[in-house]
Order: sequence, then structure tokens, then C-alpha cells
Amino acid sequence: MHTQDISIMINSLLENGQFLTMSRQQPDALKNRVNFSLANNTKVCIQGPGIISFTPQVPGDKAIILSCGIHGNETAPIEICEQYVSDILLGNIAVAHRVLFIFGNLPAMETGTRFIKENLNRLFSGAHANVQANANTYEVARAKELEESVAQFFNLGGAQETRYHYDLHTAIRPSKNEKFAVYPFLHGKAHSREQLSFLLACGIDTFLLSGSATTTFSYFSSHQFDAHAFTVELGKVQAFGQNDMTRFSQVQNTMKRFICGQAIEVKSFNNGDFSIYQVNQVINKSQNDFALDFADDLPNFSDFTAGTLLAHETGCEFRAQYDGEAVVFPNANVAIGQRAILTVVPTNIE
Ligand SMILES: O=C(O)CCC(=O)N[C@@H](CCC(=O)O)C(=O)O
Ligand SMILES: [Zn+2]
Repeated sequence: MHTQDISIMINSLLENGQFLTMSRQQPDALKNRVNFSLANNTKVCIQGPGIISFTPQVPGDKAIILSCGIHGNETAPIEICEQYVSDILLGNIAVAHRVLFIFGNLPAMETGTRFIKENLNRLFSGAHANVQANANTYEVARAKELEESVAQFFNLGGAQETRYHYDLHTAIRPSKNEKFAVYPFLHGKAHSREQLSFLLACGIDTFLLSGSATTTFSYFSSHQFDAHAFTVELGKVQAFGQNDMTRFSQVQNTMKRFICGQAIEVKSFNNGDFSIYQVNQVINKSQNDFALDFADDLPNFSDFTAGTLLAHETGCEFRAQYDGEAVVFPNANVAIGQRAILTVVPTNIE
């Protein structure tokens, strides 16, 4: 892009704050890195379409990533992050720490779909490199690009920085526990009680403790960068403009206070304040005829008695192993080899 076009673009962002609109409408214009400063001396770096970081003049001790739209139809988190970015660009709020915003699957936002060719949230930790050589999809390239952005962002900070990554989603089904988070597998490290208490202050009281490595975005940041990282489910998928934003005010306000370095009222940790589950079974689809044995609108966290048939496919039946075992993210419509159901059982944090 010519220097003159870059200054027009920067001026437009400073006037209207519409980074996401620009990213969706003119992704090519944002292909090359652009740096500029706000009137309050916050440094802005556009790393690519849908990828923007902010560095205050005197950065605090945190490096925070807020990502959204890894699935293009999960609109509430996109609207929340869009508002933060716009408010920062317009000088309505000022970050106190280094903050990176990621709007994940831009083309899938246009089509209002979870993804275009494949599930972006199954392509991290290098899984994009394992996809067949001819799978030259947007998602494969995007997973690589997002990994590089995360690496650059986290590696830029010094040892004094604590790293955080909240990957914001909404779920396909209704849920008995509306807001919940997946805590990626920590390979034996202790779960952070402070983080659970912080997320409780955001209105998230239910956690799934993952028991194995995955190819999700939050696991990537957790495992590769030792970040406090979570996949955060904020409610049910709705089309753009159809979200009841009052249901998100607690998470919106608390996250805003977090990135702006303002005090947050956080209760000390008590298992009784939470519903905590351990993942028991990861049920993958391996045949085309994989089918669920419960209703399509059954809410997440519905539980079963031991022995109940949950799903079947040629040559295999999948049953609950414990009384009270509950299902999360059941979806028969996934690619062969991918996760079709998580089952969870109640647990506590040590
Ligand atoms: O509602 C659903 O079935 C899916 C919602 C969603 O996108 N969830 C994430 C969870 C990722 C994780 O396990 O950390 C996903 O499936 O990618
Ligand atoms: Zn999602």
C-alpha cells in the first residue's frame, strides 16, 4: 500500500474505530504490518486483518489476548471485542497492559457459518501442517498466521509479564450452565484458583478440566506459552445483531476493567461457588453414520445414568460410564476423526 493510502486508513480508524469492518471488507489492505500511535501515546500495531495489538506508554505486568470469531457465527464475543477495539481507537478507554485482539475467521463471519472449509479450532499446535498438502484452505493459512501473531505478541514481553489468553466463543446448543469455560490440559501443573475466581467475577461459574492435549487455540497458548488460557463459552450462538447484550454486561465490564488495569472485586476461591467437571470421555466420530441417541436440542450438561446409550456408529456404541455423566458440545455433524461429544463428571479443584 502507498504511504498516502496508509495514512488515509489510519485516519479513518482514528475517526470511526471500525477495525473489524475494515478487516472484513478490505482484508488485503491490512496484509502488511501498520504501526501508529493514539493521542494518549498508546502504540497500535495492526499485524494483519483482524489482528491488532495495543501497547500503553508504560505497559503493566500483563500480556493479554482476547480472541473471538474463531468460529465465524459466534457473534456475541465478536461484538464485545469489536466494541473494545473501537473504544480504544477512539480514546474512550485506555489499556494499562499490552493487549492483542484477534478476530479469527473473517470469511466465515461473512457467511454466518462456523467455518468455511474446516474447523479453525482444530488446527492449532501445528495441526495445520498435518492437513493434506492439497488442503490449501483459508483456515489452514489462518491457523498458521494466528499462531505466529500469538508467538510474536507473547515473545515481545519480558519475564515480568504474566500471559493470559481468553478465547471467547458461544455454543451451538442451549446449556444448563449458560457460561462456562474449558480449562486446557495442564500436563500436571496446578489449576489457577486466581483465574477461576477472576472468571467467576466475569460471571463464568462452570469449568471443564480437560484431561488431554488438544488442537484448540486456548491449548496452544497454554501449552506453548505457559499462558493462563481458556476457551470461554458465553451463551448460545445468535446471528449478528440478535444478541441480548445485557446477558454479557458482567463479562464485558470485568474484562474491560482487567485490560484497563482497574480494580476488580474478586472473591477468594471456594469450590462451592463453582460447578467444576473433569472430562471423562472424548468421543470422536469415526464413521459417516455416527448418530446421537438423544434429542438435537438437548442442552449441554444434561446428565445420564451409567450405561445409557449416548451415540452410535457402525461397529460401536458409546455409553455413559457413570451416573451423573453429562454431555457437552454433542455434534454429529463434525468431520470424520473429530470430537463429536465430550462427557464430563463432577469434580473439585484440589
Ligand atoms: O457448541 C458447540 O458444539 C461448540 C462450541 C465451541 O466452539 N466450542 C469449542 C471448545 C474448544 C475447547 O474444547 O477448548 C470448540 O468446539 O472448538
Ligand atoms: Zn466456538
